[in-house]
Amino acid sequence: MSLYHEAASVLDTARKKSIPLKSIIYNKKDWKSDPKTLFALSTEAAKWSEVLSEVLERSGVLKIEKQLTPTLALVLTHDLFLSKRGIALPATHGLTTSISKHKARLSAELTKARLRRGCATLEQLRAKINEHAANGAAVDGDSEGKPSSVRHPRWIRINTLKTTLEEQLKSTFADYEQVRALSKVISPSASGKRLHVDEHVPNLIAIPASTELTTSQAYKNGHLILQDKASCFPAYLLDPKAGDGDVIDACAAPGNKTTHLAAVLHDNAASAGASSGHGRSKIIACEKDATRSLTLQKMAKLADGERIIHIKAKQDFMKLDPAAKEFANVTALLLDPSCSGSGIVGRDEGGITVHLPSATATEDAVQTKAGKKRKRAGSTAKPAPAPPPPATQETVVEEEAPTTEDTEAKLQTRLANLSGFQLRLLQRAMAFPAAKRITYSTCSIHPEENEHVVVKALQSPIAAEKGWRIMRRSEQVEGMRKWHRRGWREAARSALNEDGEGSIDWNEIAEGCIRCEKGSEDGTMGFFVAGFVWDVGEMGTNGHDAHGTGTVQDDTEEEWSGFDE
Ligand SMILES: C[S@@+](CC[C@H](N)C(=O)[O-])C[C@H]1O[C@@H](n2cnc3c(N)ncnc32)[C@H](O)[C@@H]1O
Repeated sequence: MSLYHEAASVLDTARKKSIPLKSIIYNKKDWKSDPKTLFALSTEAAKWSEVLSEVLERSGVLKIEKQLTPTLALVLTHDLFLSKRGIALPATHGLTTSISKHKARLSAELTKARLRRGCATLEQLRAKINEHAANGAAVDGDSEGKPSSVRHPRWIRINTLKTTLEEQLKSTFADYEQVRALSKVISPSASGKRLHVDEHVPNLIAIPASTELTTSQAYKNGHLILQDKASCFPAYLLDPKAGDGDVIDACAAPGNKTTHLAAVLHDNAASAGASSGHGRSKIIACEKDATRSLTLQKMAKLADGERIIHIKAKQDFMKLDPAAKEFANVTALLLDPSCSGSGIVGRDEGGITVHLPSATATEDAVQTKAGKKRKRAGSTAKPAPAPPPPATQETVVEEEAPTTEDTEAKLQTRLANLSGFQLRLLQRAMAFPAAKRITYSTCSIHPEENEHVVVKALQSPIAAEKGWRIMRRSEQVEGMRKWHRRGWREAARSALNEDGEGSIDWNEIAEGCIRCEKGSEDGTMGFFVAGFVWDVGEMGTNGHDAHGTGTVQDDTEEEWSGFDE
């Protein structure tokens, strides 16, 4: 099998599974090609895929060369024009001829694509593509209207334990231009001193990623906390109120959500007129890892959260006894456990997204009314789309491709380990006798760690005994109610066991779940969060008794710790 078939297979797997190219290549031992060469070709072809898809579509080559898959055509076209050696196969090889006989037509389209991007030479285009790949953005020809390529902004949470949004707008950001549309800070051309105040999460702003902030005094003294918008959802959704009781942050380090929880508690108390600023409620922050516990301590101190946050360093949450007296007043829990980290920006080789040409599109077909936006199979107008739920996922797998079963099997094992741990953690949280609200979150895009865990937790005996249900969308804080990306319905439905059919409303569960899509125009990382509420009306006979610990297993085995924020 040739280098090109193998590279095409790697790119197909990366698209389908959101697995980094490096893991796909280096986790498999029996490649015929040199892994380094394979990695270089796959990475470069992915970087150029936006431009080369356009070139292939407009040339109509895929309509003529029916034996070429879009991915195979992509890697061959890459080497034809962009590799110093050209295509690394004999000139008479079938794959070489299938693409090189269209060289003139493809070359003309490449020139047009380059000019559309304002580049006088191929080297200029190369530099632009490299720069955009480093920033995790697509290189799109469009320059007007809604950006069809986006850069991840720098999200900044104003730490209300120390300052206010108004104070910061007047001081640190006094010379920034305030813009209403987020697109003005996330378009690739956005730079300099622009600021967008978020419409969903209070006290959150976005500035262009290129704007340096870490040297500012406000950042150094803990007035500003760099925290992705999505990562602010759990504490905001949990919405602890002063005097309601204590809150546990089960997996706390490095402490972004812990200090956010403290700030929400403080703000809620202030608006309720409590004199101490947080009522008498405290946040109990557990962190299992010793080194990360130290970071958590530093973060809490810098953010001025020490009065509210009580740190349990080197503490395994699974080893806490829910029935212990010290937790009798715990009414809310925030769970943000270790996960696969597949939603983290840059986790896929610097934000690389593989765009593919449509096999049927031609220049006529790809023109929109304005003559600008393009359509592609497997690549929508939005850049860097996170993969849709498995049921609707497009798969382009060529017959001769090497098997990717190894990589997929490893991913499935990893997800099974993680989701088992995540479920046990959630079930343990449900056992706290006075608990009334829980949030569960991951920075993963995989339904196995998200909707599946939620549905399985709701179907478990502890949820039925204690009367836990999903926090419905209509019950959520305003910003979360307004948020448009919800859980995947099909993923929620498919996780139901036989008993769940009919008794659990998976539509309601999916609607209650919240998702964020990496690389979208929302400017967030990939993220998932769901809220649970204790519903006295649905409480079983064992009830939410003050000392009951339900039927959750005392399962303290070591789990794979996955990736952290
Ligand atoms: C995703 S990170 C949490 C990020 C944190 N919530 C934030 O926003 O900054 C998960 C953390 O949970 C810790 N952890 C994993 N298993 C744990 C357990 N059983 N008990 C307590 N902490 C745990 C990990 O060491 C890691 O620091």
